[in-house]
Amino acid sequence: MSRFIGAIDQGTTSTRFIVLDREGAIVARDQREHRQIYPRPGWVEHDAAEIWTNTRAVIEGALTKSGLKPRDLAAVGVANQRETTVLWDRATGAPLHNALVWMDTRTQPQVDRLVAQGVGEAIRAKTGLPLATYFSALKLAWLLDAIPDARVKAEKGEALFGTIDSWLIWNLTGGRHAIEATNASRTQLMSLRTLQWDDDLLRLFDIPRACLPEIVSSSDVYGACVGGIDGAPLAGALGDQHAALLGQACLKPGDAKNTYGTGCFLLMNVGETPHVSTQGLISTLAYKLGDAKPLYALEGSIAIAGALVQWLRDNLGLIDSSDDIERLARSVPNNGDVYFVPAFSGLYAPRWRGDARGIIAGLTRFSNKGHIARAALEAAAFQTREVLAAMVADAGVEIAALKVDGGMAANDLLMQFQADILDAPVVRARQLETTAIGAAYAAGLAVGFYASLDDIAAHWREDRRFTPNMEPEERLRLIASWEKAVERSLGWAI
Ligand SMILES: Nc1ncnc2c1ncn2[C@@H]1O[C@H](COP(=O)(O)OP(=O)(O)O)[C@@H](O)[C@H]1O
Ligand SMILES: O=P(O)(O)OC[C@H](O)CO
Repeated sequence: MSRFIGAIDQGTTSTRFIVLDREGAIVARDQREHRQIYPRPGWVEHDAAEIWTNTRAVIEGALTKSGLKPRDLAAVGVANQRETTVLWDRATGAPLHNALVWMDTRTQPQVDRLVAQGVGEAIRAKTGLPLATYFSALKLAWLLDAIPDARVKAEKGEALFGTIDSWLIWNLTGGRHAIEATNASRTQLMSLRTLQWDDDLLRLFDIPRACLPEIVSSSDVYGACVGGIDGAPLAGALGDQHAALLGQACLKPGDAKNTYGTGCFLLMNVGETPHVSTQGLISTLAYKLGDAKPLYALEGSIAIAGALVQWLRDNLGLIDSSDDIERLARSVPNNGDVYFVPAFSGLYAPRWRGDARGIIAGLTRFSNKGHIARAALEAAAFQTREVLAAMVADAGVEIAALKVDGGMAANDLLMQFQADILDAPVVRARQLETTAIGAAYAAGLAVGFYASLDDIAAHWREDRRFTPNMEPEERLRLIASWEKAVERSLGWAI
């Protein structure tokens, strides 16, 4: 058998291709950012064609750099930004509109209408998801209404819906219309228990069944690849946060990880039965490997984490690169009483307040850019604390230590502050690319490259453990001020 596994990690800001060996070590890697398109306040779009072009480019880049050939890959897996909604033409394969990105808030009026109809609880009971702009169903309905003839074409199966995994599976296999189950669980159209499209939900959201893809398992051979890795089996896909759960070897109930990327997503494995949250968390599929029973997870989703660092870089020009934020934040000894609530897309878990908007609170003549940098980093930690507290209350389990990964987890200052504000150890994985690694595991398991979950669990390695070192009074003071700032952010967008 070939000696390597490939994984595409199609994230909110960039696309990567990595190649792993059997021990889980990365032997090749390439990455490209794509355009973030903001047509109006609150709207966020991606060009799906650009994403496919970048996917091919990073595959070629990684193979060229390492001198590997497609035949060296035993299989390829996909991890992807979830909920982002693509509609394309079956005949031409061309997108009919820019993709609506998960953090886009244009469907808030439709959310409000459904909330007023009182259907929120029924939807949550079936899908595990609250009514929010975050999920795909309302984005798809918006596209079907906004694009001329789209609804008619969708009813005839001539316009096809997919999340980014579907879009890549379609292109990589030369035309298979499929969606992987964890991604389908984020559309708000699938029953979490049956893992099938649900007729009541299709009626409620007014979605024609003919445009929907076939739901497939997270680990299975979907087809042979084209697009630069010709012939390699495409054998696994997972929503990126589910992939990170697998990549962090969170395989048993109670195992949890937090991924700090564009947003921040804390997932805990809850075993073979979905856990209905009473604390504002999402009940979601963890993964469905081949014919094995599906496993479920509780999730706390935070929309803006690393995206705030990018915003300081791109919109304010405060830093040149994301890494620079640590140095800027270290230029001051503390936050100087400045708090940044990054409610750019409202607030997600556990508050679900679509009416919140971003604010910086506590500014005085003393405040400087170091304080703002520090407040931006601390925002991810404060939000994580809220989500973790909700998870502990919901599931009734203590999390002894939080496993972390993602681009922002490289930031030592943030990780130490996270441990301090949680009053719990934070354990950084040696490999921060756990998302791509999880996708590689799913694909590798499907083709027998990895023998079992035990085989992959043995690959996990600790990089560094951050131990809490903050006085309780100081922690409580900081949390109280953060909560005051959050109160100020609510009710801004009406
Ligand atoms: N050293 C750092 N400190 C803080 N944030 C960082 C650092 N390095 C990267 N980031 C942030 O992490 C995010 C990239 O992480 P990544 O896991 O690649 O995200 P995604 O998969 O969402 O594209 C970006 O938003 C970037 O601003
Ligand atoms: O692109 P990421 O890694 O921030 O992940 C985005 C999430 O999948 C959105 O639900």
